[in-house]
Amino acid sequence: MSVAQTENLNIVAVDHMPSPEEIKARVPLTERAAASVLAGRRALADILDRKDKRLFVVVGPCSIHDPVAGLDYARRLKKLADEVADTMVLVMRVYFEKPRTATGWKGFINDPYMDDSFRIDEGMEKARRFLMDVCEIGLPTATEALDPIAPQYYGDLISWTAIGARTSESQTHREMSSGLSTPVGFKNATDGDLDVAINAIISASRPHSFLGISGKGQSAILRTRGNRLGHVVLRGGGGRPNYDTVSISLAEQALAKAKLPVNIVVDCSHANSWKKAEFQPLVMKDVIHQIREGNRSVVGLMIESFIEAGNQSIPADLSQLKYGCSVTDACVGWDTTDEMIRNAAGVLREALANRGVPA
Ligand SMILES: O=C[C@H](O)[C@H](O)COP(=O)(O)O
Ligand SMILES: C=C(OP(=O)(O)O)C(=O)O
Repeated sequence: MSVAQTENLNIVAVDHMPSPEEIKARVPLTERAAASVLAGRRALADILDRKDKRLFVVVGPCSIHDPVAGLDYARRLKKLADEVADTMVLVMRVYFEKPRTATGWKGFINDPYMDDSFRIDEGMEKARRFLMDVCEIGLPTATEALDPIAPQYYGDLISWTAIGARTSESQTHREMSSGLSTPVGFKNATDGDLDVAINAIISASRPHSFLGISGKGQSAILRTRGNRLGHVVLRGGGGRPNYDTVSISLAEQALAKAKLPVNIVVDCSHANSWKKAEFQPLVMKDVIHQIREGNRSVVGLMIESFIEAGNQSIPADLSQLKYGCSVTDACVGWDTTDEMIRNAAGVLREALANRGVPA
């Protein structure tokens, strides 16, 4: 008598996925790309350790869906990054994994052809190739680590990692962060709660042992050292922004109470701009003004930006896609981005002279 099936009742297929080592062998890390990654990580660590007075700005599309437009953007950003390098370190947002509130396209790795074919195997290789191209241009990259296995495939090409508002409270993401080789920004929760991000920094700073995969793609027990470069990212939430001076003071107090470095990144987008991209310049201007007025806790900013302003839904006929325009959250366009960053650099040139280690 056969035993009734009790597992995999909702699994319809198990398809082959190449191992991290196989994908890396197809797109091997180049010397030039490694140099960009390491230079980016070093600059970010120095900013977080207060050895470098500059600000870092994570700027780029809400999501990458078209590598051609993405690289067009990266080339523009690299030119701007060189021009403002005395005041800011620009890190390109290269987001391949989108955490959805309910449903929607989950990003370039999950569905690279945006046609529900879900070729994760091809998406991963293309994503790695894109990251390599950006690093080869000489830009450091930032991404949101959503799937806990995915960093094994591309982590060598990332300089800054975000843990999103929907996953800062997740033990899995805290464990993963404890082993990442980059500084990690933990977002406050979507309801505005900051404690989850503070607890995440504490948790990720400690060693963990947990289930993961090896480079060969085998189940493995990963044992981590702990990541000392966690920090909070204020993105607003619960129906209100949290980049104002009072919210930032409260965040400073909470970090100090937890005996953590008082390092804050402000996300100009999401609930801080009421999800209206056109408000992002106002948020950035406000925060830069706070720095000019003496703020010492803000070490970084985030901007959702692409070539064209706004966003578009994914059309059934992909030839109708508008070039350089986001298919997820609305972004500021290139001209606005350029203006935002140049204006901020102008103010920071004077303001940074007074910066030091926060009290
Ligand atoms: O930045 C991205 C979005 O805000 C996040 O993925 C949630 O998107 P959704 O609410 O459209 O699903
Ligand atoms: C999903 C994102 O942000 P949050 O986690 O703040 O919603 C994002 O930056 O793409």
